[in-house]
Amino acid sequence: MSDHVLTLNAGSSSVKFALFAVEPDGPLLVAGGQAEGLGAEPLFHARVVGGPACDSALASNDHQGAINAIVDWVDETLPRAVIAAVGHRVVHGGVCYAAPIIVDDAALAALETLAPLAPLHQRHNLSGIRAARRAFPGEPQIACFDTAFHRGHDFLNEVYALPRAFYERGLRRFGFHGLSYEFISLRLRDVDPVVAGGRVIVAHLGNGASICAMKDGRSVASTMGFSALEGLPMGTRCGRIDPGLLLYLLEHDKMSVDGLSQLLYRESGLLGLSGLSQDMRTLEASDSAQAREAIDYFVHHICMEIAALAAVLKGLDALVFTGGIGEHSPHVRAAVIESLKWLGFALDAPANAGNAPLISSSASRAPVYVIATDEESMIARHAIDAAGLARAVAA
Ligand SMILES: Nc1ncnc2c1ncn2[C@@H]1O[C@H](COP(=O)(O)OP(=O)(O)O)[C@@H](O)[C@H]1O
Ligand SMILES: CC(=O)OP(=O)(O)O
Ligand SMILES: [Mg+2]
Repeated sequence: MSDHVLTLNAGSSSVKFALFAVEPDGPLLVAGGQAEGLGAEPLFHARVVGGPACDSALASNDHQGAINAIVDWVDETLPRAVIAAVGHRVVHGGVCYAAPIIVDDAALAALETLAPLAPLHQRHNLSGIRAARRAFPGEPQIACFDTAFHRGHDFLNEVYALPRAFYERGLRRFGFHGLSYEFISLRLRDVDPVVAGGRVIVAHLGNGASICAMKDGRSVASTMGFSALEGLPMGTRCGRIDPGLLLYLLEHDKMSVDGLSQLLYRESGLLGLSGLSQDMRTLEASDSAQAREAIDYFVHHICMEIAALAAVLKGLDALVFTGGIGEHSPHVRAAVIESLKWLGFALDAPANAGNAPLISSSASRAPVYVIATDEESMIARHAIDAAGLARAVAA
């Protein structure tokens, strides 16, 4: 049997995984799933491609337990699959890491120092690496960074207007969701090769949400900055906010730093505004006026940021929606396109209602695409390259 690559995408309450066979023309998905509800009621879902779903409760509630369950399931279900490398999504690579790396102790220690910059993600990503090292002690663990795709930004799109020494210290804009944007950039070459070489705005709208401006397939600017808090409002994160308000909460309300972090990362965004849920499906199904206002605020800021990024690109040749909301919410997409009519966009309503790949009408000045992202396959491609498995399979 050919070599396999396991990919792990450890979030705050879930670990998504996928298993790919290393084939001569790239990774081939064999199985995938996730352990979710960690810390609460943990559940495990997995399936082999083309096979029945396997759903079960998880005995253990933490990330180590989730990874053990994933490894056990792969062992039992696909006993002949040889795991030759494990690829990990690591949200923050800081200034040092602009490409995937094979993780060693020194790199793990360096990545640990970035944990405060991504409190919802980084320490879970790193505990995934530690758990996978224990499960596959001889195999390379490859860290693939969300920040890496954005590391070519020019100074104006990377700097904050603080004294220069802060920039030199690494306190600058990074941008996230880079594995998703990299996948979309490559996919767009097949979908629309002409546009792929132009000025494209990609809206990754999931539980975390950001927008990326691309020129010739490369990231030029992102709505996310130093941390994954900036830019759009998200499931539980506030997005763009006046730093003066934060000073006020610290000074006047005597809020603790932990309390402020909890407020900004976990209690704000769609959840905070609606008072109901962080989940777009729940908000769309609700009759509550606050749920509607939360969706309107989300759409309003998507439109503001798209216009700002169009100014950065000095024009716009295509718009792409991706992420759970971008791929599945006709309501959000229609509201965005309706508000951006002045940019020349026109919607094909039936295509949009059916989540079709092209949702703009022939009257649209530029195409609007819906493209399903696949961070897992991007991680697998990087892991195969970094571990030298492509050469092995070609030999
Ligand atoms: N059919 C749908 N309609 C509207 N929103 C959806 C739909 N399916 C998924 N979503 C939304 O997508 C979001 C999750 O996106 P996803 O990209 O999976 O997030 P993450 O990877 O950050 O956990 C949730 O808000 C969810 O409600
Ligand atoms: C960086 C980030 O926000 O990631 P996610 O969307 O997975 O929360
Ligand atoms: Mg995501």
